Amino acid sequence: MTLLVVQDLAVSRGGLRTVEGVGFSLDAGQALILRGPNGLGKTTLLRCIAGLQPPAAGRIVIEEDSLAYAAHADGLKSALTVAENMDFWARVFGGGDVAAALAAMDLQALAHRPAGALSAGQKRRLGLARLLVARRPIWVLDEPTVSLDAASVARFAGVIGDHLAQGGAALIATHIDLGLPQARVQDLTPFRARPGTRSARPSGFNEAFA
Ligand SMILES: Nc1ncnc2c1ncn2[C@@H]1O[C@H](COP(=O)(O)OP(=O)(O)OP(=O)(O)O)[C@@H](O)[C@H]1O
Repeated sequence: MTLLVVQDLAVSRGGLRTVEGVGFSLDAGQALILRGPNGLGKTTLLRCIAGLQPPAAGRIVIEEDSLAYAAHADGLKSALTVAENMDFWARVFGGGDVAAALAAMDLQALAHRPAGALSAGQKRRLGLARLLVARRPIWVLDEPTVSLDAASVARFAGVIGDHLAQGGAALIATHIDLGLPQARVQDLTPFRARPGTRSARPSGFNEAFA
């Protein structure tokens, strides 16, 4: 079953096109890793697919409420504990298994610690654990392993593998080798927009959700 189709997509940031002509599809069970140099437009592309900004051109075909987006920022509520953060997200997204998610990301021992008192890697693990309660088939992940140690990277690769095995899909921008042998890799460098191509949209429009 195809979960996501991207056709001839162009995206803009700050009024300038970053990449254009991008196309791919993701079926259940598949992962696609996007690569490319700093500043190419990977984050911008993921934000667009996640619905945070409109495409400059092209089409994204996706079922409503089928995507969970883990951005650069963890977006945690620092005064709430780890468990409270997870309960909150489980309620917002319709109630996945919080205890199982905490165990999957090795967070049980930290369940009662305020999120604001976690280390950078622990915060990242908590941010990623939310994917497991979101019950959304498509995971869109922007540099998900930043701050993670090697053991946590391997653990998270296992979590993604389980998600794929259960019929999910993952679209991941990363500079490192995640250890997901089943993933396809697409280098976005050939899709860099021609220099100076301006967006047809009013200047600043695409920063509404920055
Ligand atoms: N708020 C902004 N206003 C204007 N331009 C921006 C803004 N944010 C990012 N850009 C520019 O948009 C371009 C694409 O940025 P983007 O974050 O999508 O790149 P990236 O491929 O994800 O890079 P990295 O690998 O460094 O994370 C860059 O040239 C960047 O400088």
